[in-house]
Amino acid sequence: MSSGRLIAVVGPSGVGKDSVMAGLARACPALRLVRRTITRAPGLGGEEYDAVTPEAFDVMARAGAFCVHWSAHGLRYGIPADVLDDVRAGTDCLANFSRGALADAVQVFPALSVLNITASADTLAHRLAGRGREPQAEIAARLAQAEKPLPAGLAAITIRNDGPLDDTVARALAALQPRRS
Ligand SMILES: Nc1ncnc2c1ncn2[C@@H]1O[C@H](COP(=O)(O)OP(=O)(O)OP(=O)(O)O)[C@@H](O)[C@H]1O
Ligand SMILES: O=P(O)(O)OC[C@H]1O[C@H](OP(=O)(O)O)[C@H](O)[C@@H]1O
Repeated sequence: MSSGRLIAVVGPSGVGKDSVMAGLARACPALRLVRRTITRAPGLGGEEYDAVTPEAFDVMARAGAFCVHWSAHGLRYGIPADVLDDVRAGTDCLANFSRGALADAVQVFPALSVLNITASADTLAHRLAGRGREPQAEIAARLAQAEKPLPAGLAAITIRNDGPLDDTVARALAALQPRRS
């Protein structure tokens, strides 16, 4: 059986990564939508995640519970180790990723596709305020990181998400099929 790929969805906070991922997963039920472990309080919405304390995250990381993990926005994020098993077994997996963790991900996942979602600064500010998950000071800190670059030389599919979500999902689907890395 040929292996699957990890599709790492990246882009600035509020650009619509989780929204685009949900649309892709609806269109392709065979895709595994990765549920991350995050040191965030439970139930804040935006995505389904396993909420853990920083202490529990440390224990899990040391025990090998994650195939990739990173820190951002004062939080820690982990991709469950069994995602690597699934990819090796042929399942395509879709994960909300950090631009800062892509260099690590390339080492772990030889078949990595990077889906880079972009939108204007005004759009990001409007969406983060509308979502209301973070207080205003944190929204400002997230907006300040909007231009963080991807690792030099890494191939990525770049899709704008300034317009209707359905259009973005359709363009992302077309770009991801046939398989590209
Ligand atoms: N094309 C779109 N048009 C209108 N609103 C959108 C669109 N895409 C996403 N949104 C809205 O923008 C907000 C942010 O989207 P989402 O949570 O998916 O972003 P994100 O990139 O996953 O953010 P984060 O990295 O902070 O988790 C949400 O309220 C979502 O409903
Ligand atoms: O800025 P970079 O490193 O690309 O992304 C950092 C983190 O920001 C987002 O997290 P959240 O879901 O908004 O908490 C992403 O999912 C990623 O984990």
